[in-house]
Amino acid sequence: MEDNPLFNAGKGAALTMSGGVECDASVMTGDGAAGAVTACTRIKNPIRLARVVKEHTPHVLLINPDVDLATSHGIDVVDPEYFVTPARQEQLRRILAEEEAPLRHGTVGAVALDSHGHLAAATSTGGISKQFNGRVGDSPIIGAGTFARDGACALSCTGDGEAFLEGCVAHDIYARMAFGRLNLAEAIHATFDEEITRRGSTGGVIGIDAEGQVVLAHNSEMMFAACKNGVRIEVWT
Ligand SMILES: NC(=O)C[C@H](N)C(=O)O
Repeated sequence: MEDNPLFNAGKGAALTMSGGVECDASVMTGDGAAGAVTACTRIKNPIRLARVVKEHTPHVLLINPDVDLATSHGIDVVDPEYFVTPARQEQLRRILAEEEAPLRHGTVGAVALDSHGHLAAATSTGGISKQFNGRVGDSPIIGAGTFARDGACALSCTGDGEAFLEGCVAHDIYARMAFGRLNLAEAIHATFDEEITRRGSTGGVIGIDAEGQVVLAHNSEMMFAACKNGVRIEVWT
């Protein structure tokens, strides 16, 4: 998905106010391990580098990581212009001219439960269009845009990153399940009501629980998702 310019992640990601791309990504496995990267300008697939941070460094979050870390793990490095598409440039022009509202959606995320009962979540984004240079949203922040815990749930969020950060949304959903004994759907709806809708913000989340129950929820107009269970694939909007 990071290679497909239709999504707001990797190539074709949302542009900052100065017309560049700064990619963020994070991954967490249900054993509690996590890795994340922010403000990547040359890493072709930021989500792969987030996994490298998780598995091959003593750290969780790297800002604008060295390209050497990527190349030493076989991850492609590209020129910053690789990410910038004419469609996004035209979109930024219209936003700067106040002909349309800034794009705040389009992030990509995935959640999974494997056959051993382990959960995982991953999120990748270019952020929001016309964002300040250096702005970081919820997507690379563990507990805000991404969270996974075996026995409970895995979650990946999209939407107004500031609200997801202030509401610690992914961890709040998990906490309602772990400590409030809500099921995944109840927890997501309670968190969305209190932390997203109440702030006047919009967004969505995909989640899966330890039994493989999948929940897609959003208070934005639309959100696309697909679910694969064995060989069966369902597409939701
Ligand atoms: N498109 C998005 O979902 C934006 C992302 N949540 C951010 O604020 O960076």
